[in-house]
Amino acid sequence: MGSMAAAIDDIADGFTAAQLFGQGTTYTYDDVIFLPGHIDFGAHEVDLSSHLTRTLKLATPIVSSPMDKVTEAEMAITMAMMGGMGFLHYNMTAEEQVQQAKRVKQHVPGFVTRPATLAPQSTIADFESLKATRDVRGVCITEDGQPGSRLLGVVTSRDTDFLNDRLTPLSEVMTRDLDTASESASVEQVLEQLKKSKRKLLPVVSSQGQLVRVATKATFLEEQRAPRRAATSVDSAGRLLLGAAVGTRADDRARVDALRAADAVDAVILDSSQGDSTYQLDMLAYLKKAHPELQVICGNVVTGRQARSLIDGGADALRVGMGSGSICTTQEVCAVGRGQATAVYQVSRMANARGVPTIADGGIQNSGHIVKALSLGASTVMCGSLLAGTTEAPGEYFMVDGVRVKAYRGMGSLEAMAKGSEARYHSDTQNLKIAQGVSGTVRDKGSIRNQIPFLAQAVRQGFQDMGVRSVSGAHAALKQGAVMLEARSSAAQAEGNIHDMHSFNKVRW
Ligand SMILES: NC(=O)C1=CN([C@@H]2O[C@H](COP(=O)(O)OP(=O)(O)OC[C@H]3O[C@@H](n4cnc5c(N)ncnc54)[C@H](O)[C@@H]3O)[C@@H](O)[C@H]2O)C=CC1
Ligand SMILES: O=c1[nH]c(=O)c2[nH+]cn([C@@H]3O[C@H](COP(=O)(O)O)[C@@H](O)[C@H]3O)c2[nH]1
Ligand SMILES: [K+]
Repeated sequence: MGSMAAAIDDIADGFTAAQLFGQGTTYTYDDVIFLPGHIDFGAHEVDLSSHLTRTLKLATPIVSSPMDKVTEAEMAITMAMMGGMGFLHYNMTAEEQVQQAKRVKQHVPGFVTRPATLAPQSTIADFESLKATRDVRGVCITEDGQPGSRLLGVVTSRDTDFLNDRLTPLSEVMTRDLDTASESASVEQVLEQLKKSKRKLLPVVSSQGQLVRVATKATFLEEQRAPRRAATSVDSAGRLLLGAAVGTRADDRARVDALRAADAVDAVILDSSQGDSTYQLDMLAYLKKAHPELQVICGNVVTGRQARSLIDGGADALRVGMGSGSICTTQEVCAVGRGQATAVYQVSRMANARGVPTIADGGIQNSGHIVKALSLGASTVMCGSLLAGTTEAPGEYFMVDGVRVKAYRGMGSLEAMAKGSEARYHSDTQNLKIAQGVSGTVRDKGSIRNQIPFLAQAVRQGFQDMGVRSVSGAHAALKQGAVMLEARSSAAQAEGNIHDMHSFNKVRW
């Protein structure tokens, strides 16, 4: 029996990442599966904190993609509140991007970030359509219908429920006798006032009576729902961490200069499908000289060779992925790219050895993909489609075939490029535009305030199954060849999915 046991111990169970990814086949997340390790700790003990760049660290290793249907101020604020971080897209002018960035940096936690406003002459029908497209319960009525102008009243459903004439102006139904808080009051004072007030909503106004922001009971209660929330991502002054994408053209230098002059971003992404270019290296050299404190994320890359070139140039992190995104057609159009699991492993192997973190970008569809990306060497993941269609994503909900959706599109889609060349270059610089992405819709996914904590908990459970206590622990195990995995045949993938059910309801959490 003794020699039999020894023989069984000798059986190699699975492959190391170096073995599996060195075979000539390119793999993505669904192609591979990890073998379980030994559990001697609780899932709640797993530490997901991780480096985004050389100097920036996040409690939740998830960031939102700089895409015009994913990240504007509201997404960036909420991502940072959840321990992650957002990257503003740059399909807008430099002035607009600076304004968005300032909104994030000036955000006061506990308050509604984008208060819904209408004008006094707007109607009950306008209020109804606002409720249908944005999840608002009440609306502030201001002189010109915008935040920042003089506050005149508040309208909630209670004021309109039993009125039949949908064309009644809101000035006739609004509550004019308002409880308001002063702009100079502290967060604690506003909260105290809100608690005492019988109203759900407390507008904060300037000394001239202009609407500055809004406190609601629902927002305060949501934000206090610890322990579901990780530590907020903040800079040294306690403001929310923020990143922004920029390009590699001459104008983009001025764009970064403006963002930094406003002291509004901690990191920039040089946004390109193929980062190993002279354009990117020149931009990197300029930024490292002009803004030495700024963290510069380069990419995208999928090979060790591309990674080395950008690391030699001084990159503070690398964004990994070419053609893996849900809306990407790059591999089909250009025949260039790599399976995302292989790309994450090979780039991270090179980058981590040089102390540079990687961001696994594109193709993240579920919590299992996040576990795989982090275990293959990525320090964080970047999500587009997973975060599109949420309350915090830009744009409004609409109905398609009875399903509530929001628009989502690739930044290389014709629609996004048309918008981008207007805002970025003020003219069309390429006369023949080739789309490398599509434009469409995704389902309403609710708020990321709910989604992110559940994703993080699912990732902790994956790490526990693998016997890994932290992201850095996963990277150490990978380096030692202690992470074992196998490729899944198509039958094994089918087995891993739900099968043989007549019907089922897939509720994720
Ligand atoms: N991750 C991915 O797989 C992909 C992502 N995308 C996204 O689509 C958007 C557009 O991507 P790209 O087309 O790669 O953007 P890009 O701005 O890097 O490239 C657009 C074109 O401009 C050229 N260019 C860049 N800087 C230049 C300079 N200083 N002087 C002259 N020419 C210059 C490039 O060589 C390229 O032909 C980005 O948001 C990107 O993230 C697009 C395709 C694939
Ligand atoms: O080939 C592409 N054409 C595009 O038009 C495009 N737009 C974005 N991206 C990349 O896809 C990532 C988001 O992917 P997911 O939706 O899968 O999270 C993003 O983070 C980008 O890296 C594009 N890739
Ligand atoms: K794709």
